[in-house]
Amino acid sequence: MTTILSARGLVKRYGHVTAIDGADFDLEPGEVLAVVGDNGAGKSSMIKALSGALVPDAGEIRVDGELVHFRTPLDARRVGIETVYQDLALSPAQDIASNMFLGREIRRTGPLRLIRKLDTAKMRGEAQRVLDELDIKIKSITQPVETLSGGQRQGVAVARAAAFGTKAVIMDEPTAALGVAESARVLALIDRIRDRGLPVVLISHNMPHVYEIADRIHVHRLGRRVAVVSPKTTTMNQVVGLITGALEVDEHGEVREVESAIHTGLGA
Ligand SMILES: Nc1ncnc2c1ncn2[C@@H]1O[C@H](COP(=O)(O)OP(=O)(O)OP(=O)(O)O)[C@@H](O)[C@H]1O
Repeated sequence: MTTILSARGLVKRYGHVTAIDGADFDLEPGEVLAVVGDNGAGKSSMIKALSGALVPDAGEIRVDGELVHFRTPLDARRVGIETVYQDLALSPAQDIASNMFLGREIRRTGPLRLIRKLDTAKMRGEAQRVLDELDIKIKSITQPVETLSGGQRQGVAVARAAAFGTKAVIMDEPTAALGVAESARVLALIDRIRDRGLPVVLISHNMPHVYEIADRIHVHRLGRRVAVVSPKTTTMNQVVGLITGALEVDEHGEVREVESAIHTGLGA
């Protein structure tokens, strides 16, 4: 099976700060891949490169094995990679259907595209179908987004990504601002997206959430990938050790203490 989305040797510098320092990345078909790492480890920067929101200084990105050069988020969207950012990029005063089709409005058929009217009925029907399919419960598709709860807004943003994503959906901290029940609903939603065959990249600081949902965990540290582990064989404490640098993965794929940490007593 071909890797859906991959990167090799990505680099991005902001003046003296190296946000991405030779990062590799691989998203396999049908998986939920969690990306974890400390604040400032460069997770968001890497995700931005993978979704066209920033252009890396070096390195390569492939979609289905084909080299791509994303200059804008639209380039990534065109090949089926949808990203849900923390700010959700919703338009609060507009209704749910309008938000789901923001920038991709369906117009009625007719000769001159620019003067064709929006096909509101079709967009509402389609939006409702996606919400139903993902089991997102919202009273009315004509509700303005500003009347929704945080979890429901997250649901709309995720549903939009799932509706248009054909290759992958990337989510940056989707549960960060949510309560327990709403987080559980978003995790269930991610599960359903995976069930539909769409792989999901999930940046998260929430280790229990990661362990609940991820098939593999990509650990990011100091601007690059330092390990990819399975939540089935690696404990949460070990992942924390990989994040802080107290632990590393050796050439046999075993998690072990970093030698300098042993010598200095930090690994104890
Ligand atoms: N636009 C920018 N200009 C300057 N420095 C930046 C910019 N974006 C990111 N950085 C720096 O790059 C480094 C990596 O940041 P990034 O946001 O990618 O990390 P992160 O792992 O996503 O962190 P967090 O978990 O806190 O969101 C940080 O030192 C950050 O300050």
